Amino acid sequence: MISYSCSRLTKLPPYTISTPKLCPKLCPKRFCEKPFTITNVLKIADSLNLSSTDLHSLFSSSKPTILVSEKLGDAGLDLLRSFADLDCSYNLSPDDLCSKISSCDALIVRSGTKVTRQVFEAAKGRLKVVGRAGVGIDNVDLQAATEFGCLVVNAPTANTIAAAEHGIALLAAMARNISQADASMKAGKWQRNKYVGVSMVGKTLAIMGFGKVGSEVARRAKGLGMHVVAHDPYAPADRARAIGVELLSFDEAVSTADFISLHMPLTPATSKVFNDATFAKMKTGVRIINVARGGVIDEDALLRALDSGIVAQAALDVFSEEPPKDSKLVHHENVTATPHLGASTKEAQEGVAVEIAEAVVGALQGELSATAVNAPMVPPQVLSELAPYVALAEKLGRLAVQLVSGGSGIKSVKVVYRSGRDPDDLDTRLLRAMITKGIIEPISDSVSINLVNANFIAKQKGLGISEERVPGNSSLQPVDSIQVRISNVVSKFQSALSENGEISVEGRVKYGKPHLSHVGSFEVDVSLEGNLILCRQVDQPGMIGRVGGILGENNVNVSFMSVGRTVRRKKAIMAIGVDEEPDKETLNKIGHVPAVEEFVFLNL
Ligand SMILES: NC(=O)c1ccc[n+]([C@@H]2O[C@H](COP(=O)([O-])OP(=O)(O)OC[C@H]3O[C@@H](n4cnc5c(N)ncnc54)[C@H](O)[C@@H]3O)[C@@H](O)[C@H]2O)c1
Ligand SMILES: O=C(O)[C@H](O)COP(=O)(O)O
Repeated sequence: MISYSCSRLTKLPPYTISTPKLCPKLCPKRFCEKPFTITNVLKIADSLNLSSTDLHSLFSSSKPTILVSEKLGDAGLDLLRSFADLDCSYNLSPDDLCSKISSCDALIVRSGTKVTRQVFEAAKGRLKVVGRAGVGIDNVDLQAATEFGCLVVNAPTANTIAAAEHGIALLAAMARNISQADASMKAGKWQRNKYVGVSMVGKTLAIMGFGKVGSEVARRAKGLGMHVVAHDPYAPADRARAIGVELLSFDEAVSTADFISLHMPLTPATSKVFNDATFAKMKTGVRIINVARGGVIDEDALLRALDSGIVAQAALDVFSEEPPKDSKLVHHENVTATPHLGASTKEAQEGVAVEIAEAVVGALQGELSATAVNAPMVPPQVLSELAPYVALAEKLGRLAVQLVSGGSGIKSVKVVYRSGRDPDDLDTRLLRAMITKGIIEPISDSVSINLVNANFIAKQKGLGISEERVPGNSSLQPVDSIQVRISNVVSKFQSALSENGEISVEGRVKYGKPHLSHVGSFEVDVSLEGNLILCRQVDQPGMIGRVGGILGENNVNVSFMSVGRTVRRKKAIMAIGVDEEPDKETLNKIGHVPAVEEFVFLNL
């Protein structure tokens, strides 16, 4: 089985072809004599302008494989099935998951599957996307995903209301002892005095984590007549004000509340943030609701606080270990417990399934995701405008690195964007990632580099990339030009060095295509397609003809040619775009033309 990917057809799903099929559309005369290989299928597809859909239908037996490891709504499964081979295997052991994963392009999980580093290692580079059908991504090792270049996407909106409603349901059930009273009646008892509750109206509710769910709980609690305060270091004050919620410090919030509802994510900073010290700050008789993550509470400390009466009651949907084993908390008479049901409504599960299916399919088709957790999120309209600049960025990186003489080691790269746009209107993360990809890929044998892992791999390789913006002329296009400079290296093509000794290449987008505009201090104008020969010579008549002639005699088709010079009749640079890679002998012949001082062949 051979996996292939294609940089130009970015929408190409990661097919795996066992036997390449021959197709009349893919067999024009000039390729007939060549064996039909994985490499030339892409060249042929490119040259025939075949779309990813054409290729998809040619290799339709090689659909991507998506493993769904937990129950997902039918609408989402149907959507996935129309695009991929689906493997719905629930309740896999960690070992089973690891042994299946190397034949999967995507994995979709809920909160019950631990996607550990071992899973990414076992995937052997095939796993492209992990989709979390829900919000919390604390069960996915994001660092490992990023290192392995695997995109993680989630479905952050479809279960918000369900979780908020569950929080309110627990709050009310706890305040009125609903589950205890129900159990007592089912045991044949009638205990009216035992289950006297507390009222909610007029009580202070502290929302800890004022995000999507927290805000919706706040709205509903206000409807119940509660006084709502919140703590969230990152929440905008105007959103809180609009709902009539006062933002407080952590200590103020926990010390003034009668009810505390938790809605923050589980992160290293929030792990066990409700501990003995925190409970000691609370009002005696406080009531706690947790629909966020079990790990934000030190569960032993909560048990102590319940036993001592600091905490009168707790309503818990989530636990540090799920399902909890032998939990004293679950059995405590003042605890109302549900088995992680916050997102479990029919409506939410259908919504989440569709949201994650669309995100995963989009990611497998090479689209940038609006719900990416470990990569820049790029809205579609921004992406379509940036597309040619993304291609330019990658080609300039690829070009610059090939000008470095082997062994000199690259430590420092500077990228200069000339742009007439307001700094806030130009997000360069995507361009920077693509330059990084262009620089590292030709010199790296590690995992393929993408938007997810570009920064990580650059850091790992000790490559520092700095960016600078200089004012441009027009705000109509995002970038007038991009310059890539590599310092403290030896170049195999001296003319690529700028006055201060850096390798410097600059390009721009012209007619929607990436073009090279400067090499060192020489101005050129050549489309960045196929391969490139850079040649420095004494500026004199007949050079284009001579070099072009050598290439023609050796059946190398010239696609573009441009000459740039600094001083007339002194030195000039010829940039020659060629469709095919000239053989060694042809290149030697160019080197032996008397006026040619140096030349280099570059693969784009
Ligand atoms: N029980 C369930 O089934 C269920 C369902 C949905 C969501 N959740 C969980 O609820 C939580 C919130 O989900 P959401 O969709 O509202 O996410 P969100 O990202 O919209 O909101 C989280 C909020 O927490 C805030 N926050 C981060 N660190 C904080 C800290 N140290 N102190 C206080 N606030 C902090 C963030 O600023 C953000 O506003 C997540 O943990 C999620 O996994 C559980
Ligand atoms: O973070 C979430 O979205 C919720 O905890 C839901 O988790 P679930 O998908 O396992 O129900």
